[in-house]
Amino acid sequence: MSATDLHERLPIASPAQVRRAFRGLLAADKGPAVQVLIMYTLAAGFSVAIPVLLGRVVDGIGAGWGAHEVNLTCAVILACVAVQFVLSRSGRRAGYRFGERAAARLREDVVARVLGLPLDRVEQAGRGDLGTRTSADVNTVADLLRDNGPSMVTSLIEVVVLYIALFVVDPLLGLVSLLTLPPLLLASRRYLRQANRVFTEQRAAMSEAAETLSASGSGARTVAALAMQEERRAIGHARAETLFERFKRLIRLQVEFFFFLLWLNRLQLVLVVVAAGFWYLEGGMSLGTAIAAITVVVRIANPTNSVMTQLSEFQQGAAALARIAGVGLIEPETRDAVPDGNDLVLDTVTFGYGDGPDVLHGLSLHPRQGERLVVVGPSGAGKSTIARLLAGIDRPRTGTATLGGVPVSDIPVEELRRRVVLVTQEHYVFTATLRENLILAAPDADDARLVAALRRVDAGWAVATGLDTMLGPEHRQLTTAEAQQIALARVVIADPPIVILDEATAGIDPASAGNVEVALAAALEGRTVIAIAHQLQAAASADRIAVVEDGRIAEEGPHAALLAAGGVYAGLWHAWQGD
Ligand SMILES: Nc1ncnc2c1ncn2[C@@H]1O[C@H](COP(=O)(O)OP(=O)(O)OP(=O)(O)O)[C@@H](O)[C@H]1O
Repeated sequence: MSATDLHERLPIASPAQVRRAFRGLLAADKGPAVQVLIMYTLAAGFSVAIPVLLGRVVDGIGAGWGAHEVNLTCAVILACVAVQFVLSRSGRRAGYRFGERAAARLREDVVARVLGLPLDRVEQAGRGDLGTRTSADVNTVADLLRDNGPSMVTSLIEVVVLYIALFVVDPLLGLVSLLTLPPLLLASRRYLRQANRVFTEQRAAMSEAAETLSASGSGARTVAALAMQEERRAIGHARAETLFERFKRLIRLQVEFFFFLLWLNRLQLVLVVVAAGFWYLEGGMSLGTAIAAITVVVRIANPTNSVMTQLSEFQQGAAALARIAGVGLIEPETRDAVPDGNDLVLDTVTFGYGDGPDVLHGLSLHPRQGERLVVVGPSGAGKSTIARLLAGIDRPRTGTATLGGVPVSDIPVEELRRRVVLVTQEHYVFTATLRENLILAAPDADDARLVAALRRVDAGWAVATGLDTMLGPEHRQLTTAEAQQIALARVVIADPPIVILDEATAGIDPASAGNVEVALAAALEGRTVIAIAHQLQAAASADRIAVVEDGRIAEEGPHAALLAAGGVYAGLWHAWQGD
């Protein structure tokens, strides 16, 4: 099964929802948007005045204007050029600032939305899809707001003003220029429709390719362990092929359309030149008017092309915005239950992933407060799933998972994390100082507390390197074991009454893992600790052991009692001891 098949795609907003989202982005900064529009319109007006005034100079000279009138009109033309330059520069700058602010709001909004998503939904979505939506898609919309949007508006205003000017200069030539409008509109409609579909498909292909890459990268060890390199390479290759095909389709479509557009521009110019020449020779039009009209038509081609180019960029932006707005379509979780105490109970729960079969079958587990409960069992028995239900990441299909008498997954996440912390093998180190990485767990913790926590998890190296050390890809890179110690130190700092460790020391080499386990056990003394363990050595010292088999609790009790019973646990223990 490919990585993408495992993931449930996030929704994509409908065109109406995209329009609403776009209006929302613009409306938040209405004043500056109107200001930018006014500046662009004025700039276009001054730019159109230039050919009209040139035509007047030509006619004026024919009619016997003196040097003074010619110089004066030329001075006005120069003034128009200067004003147009200043206006379009300020407009562009204001448009850029407007776009940056809107893009920043969009980024914050997306992050807030993603953080508000139900945790299981985020996991199901997969890193590729969410990653593309929160990075590449946001960047595309940001580009649209900052660059393409203002450019398109400028060009559109320019086109409209140029056509108005052409009609003012000579209505008949205006009508002639409109002869190429119907084929232009028809071709544009067809192109935009097809491009919209191709853009959406291309974006989906891009996120699938990203998903495959990120899944193969993050699961590299599993891939290598199962000798799945060839299979993953084949999947990656197929995704890349699809992406390449989509790109080719898009480029073919664009080449065809823009070639047709170029041809239409030339046709429009030829029609106007022929008509203007004919009327001039017939005496129905002055030379100045003909020159002004032709100059205006020559200038129409550029902004028209630009509008069309920007429109396709606009569509890319709309496709990206549809994916971003899609995140907002997922019902946010309403977590408002208030737990009364810290009693954590799984009561006859059944659970399965997605639409898959049950992996837990009517399982009950009640960690007593303050005890160290170790959960063991064969691979795939459901141990990690139990941890996820206890931590409120997933909800049971039937039965209940409660903390302090209320469903764990109904407790607000901040409140829940003050009471229950889950540490898995997946741990994230942020690109920030060691102090910032630790203080996430308790923002008011002082340095002494942070250092004490590091010592507790046997992370002498971290104390030696200092809290100001920058961590992250371009700074101090941590090994898996070191990153895991940071994750464990965060737990010590967060100081929650219940800690769930899902093979939390699995990435640390066995010799050091023992030390870390001992140190951690001491640090977590007095707390309820539910430890999921592959290593049975951790089980021997537990208050109680729960043995999970095929989604059920097969046995429960202290080490000695289970050994004496000679059941599943005794079998696992002897196998592990190598008896
Ligand atoms: N995200 C998931 N989507 C679909 N099925 C899953 C998912 N995670 C786990 N499973 C399935 O649920 C069952 C229980 O898995 P779980 O990870 O809880 O077992 P485990 O006892 O922790 O195994 P291990 O010791 O190998 O980690 C397995 O059959 C597994 O394939």
